[in-house]
Amino acid sequence: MSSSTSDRRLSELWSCVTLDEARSLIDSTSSPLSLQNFVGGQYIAPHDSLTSSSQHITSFEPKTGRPIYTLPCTEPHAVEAAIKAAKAAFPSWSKTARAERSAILRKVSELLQQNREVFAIWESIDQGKTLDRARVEVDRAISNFSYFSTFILHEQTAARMVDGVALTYEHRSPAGVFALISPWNMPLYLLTWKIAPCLAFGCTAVAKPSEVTSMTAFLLGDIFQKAGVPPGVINIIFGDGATTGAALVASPLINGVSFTGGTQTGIAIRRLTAHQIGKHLSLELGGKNPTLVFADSMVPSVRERTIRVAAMAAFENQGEICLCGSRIYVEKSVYNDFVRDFTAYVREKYVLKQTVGAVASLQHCDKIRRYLELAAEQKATFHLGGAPPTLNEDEAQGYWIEPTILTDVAKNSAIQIDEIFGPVVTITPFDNEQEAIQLANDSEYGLAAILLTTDGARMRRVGEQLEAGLVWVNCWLVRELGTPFGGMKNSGTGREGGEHSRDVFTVVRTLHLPAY
Ligand SMILES: NC(=O)c1ccc[n+]([C@@H]2O[C@H](COP(=O)([O-])OP(=O)(O)OC[C@H]3O[C@@H](n4cnc5c(N)ncnc54)[C@H](O)[C@@H]3O)[C@@H](O)[C@H]2O)c1
Ligand SMILES: O=C/C=C/C=C(\O)C(=O)O
Repeated sequence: MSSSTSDRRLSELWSCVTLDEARSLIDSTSSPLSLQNFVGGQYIAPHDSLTSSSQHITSFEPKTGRPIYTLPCTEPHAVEAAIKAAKAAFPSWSKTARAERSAILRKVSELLQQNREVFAIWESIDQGKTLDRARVEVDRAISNFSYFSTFILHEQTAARMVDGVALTYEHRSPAGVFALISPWNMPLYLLTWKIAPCLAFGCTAVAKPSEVTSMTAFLLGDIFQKAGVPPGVINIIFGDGATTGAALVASPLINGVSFTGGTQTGIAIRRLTAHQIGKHLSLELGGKNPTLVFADSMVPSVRERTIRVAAMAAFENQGEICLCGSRIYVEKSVYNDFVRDFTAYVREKYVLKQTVGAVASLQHCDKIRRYLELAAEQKATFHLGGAPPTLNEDEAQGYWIEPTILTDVAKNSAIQIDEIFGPVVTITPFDNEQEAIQLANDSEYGLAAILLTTDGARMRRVGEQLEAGLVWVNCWLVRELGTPFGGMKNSGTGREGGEHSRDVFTVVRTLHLPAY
């Protein structure tokens, strides 16, 4: 039953149309906002046995460091109840006509569109990102639903005649109940990248956002209710990884896991599910992506674009995008020019114009600072930023890291090897194309790579040798939702997007009919 408390709280949240209004709401409420699980089509009151959680987690606003809400750390028995709700909804949803599923998901995308600004405001407050960045990500969440709602209408299966002996065809059916788990860097964008295809292909799900950024997932429950998604088709539960996430992925009732997050967590999920061979696993994991800057990309006609793309790939969303290019390699002949122009551009565009938000949590901020301290100890050169970074006087309680540009960092330094996942880049020179490829590939990760060159032959020659699931040439984060998205090496397994998402969320059987 949808409690009146959650109704009242939700209507207050929906009524905020500016950041200031949202902040005033947080300040004005006597009891802190407490998020509630959305199970079986309803928000579950905290005292309900379905979410009887002895533990609660407090979430903080990164820009101010102040608490904003609490969320239940859903315990295994309550996780199981949510999974059972998804399982009960599966037979009917999986048989629902595609046109009907499509119409419901289109309605979800329309409702997101109508509430675009409210989602952007809460995402910005909850995650630390700028409001502009949050708007871009809400737009993508809208596209996730509109894309998959139409994709399923155009699917076709080919039949083949084998030697005149048998007619064969692929028959696909929804794979079952999924665990959908997402990280804190692009909360709504990444959670809906999973929910939209999962529901479109006829599966049901229990989704768990990151405990660091759960707010927009809480609002999403209301959207699903209003769009007429049948109860139990999508359940949203809150909690941490060790208690809630682990119980969710390990449950034998779960037929598949679509996970985005860190590589160590991906390994843990593989271990937890190793004995369940048939469980579908799609793991989108970490990255330490290279940006290769060739001398030809620094000629006057394209220099501005080269600097802009390299900077955007480095500092967009505070560097908290798994696809960010944090290891920049520059051809020696233009190295000094690049460092100078890049630093000037980043100072102007990101520091002075304040287009970088705060990083997501105190814990993450401390992690980044430790890398900056290490850089100072190792005598790296700081072209921008410092160690430890200076705190902005006005926002002394927030989790602020100044965009940081480092050179003279050794190849075997942890700063060049580990995923820092913040606004920190290294710049390193290379001598020739072969060395550039070798440096780019010298990583346990293989998610993305950015290639900056005007030489058409090199685009393919180098691009096709990079060990990365996604290679962007003279651009970055350009996305077409049908293309395969995913990483090589320790950056993950499986691909999502268009028909690749269909492979994640469906099972296939090949039927052989005799050619009488
Ligand atoms: N490849 C991609 O598409 C992609 C996209 C965004 C972020 N990431 C990666 O995510 C990381 C940052 O996000 P994060 O710190 O939230 O990652 P994380 O791995 O700590 O957490 C991600 C999610 O997994 C849950 N979780 C943690 N332990 C779990 C367990 N044992 N079982 C099940 N669930 C568990 C968390 O609660 C959270 O919801 C970075 O490594 C980044 O590169 C990858
Ligand atoms: O931080 C990671 C970004 C992932 C992006 C996507 O999954 C996507 O664009 O579909």
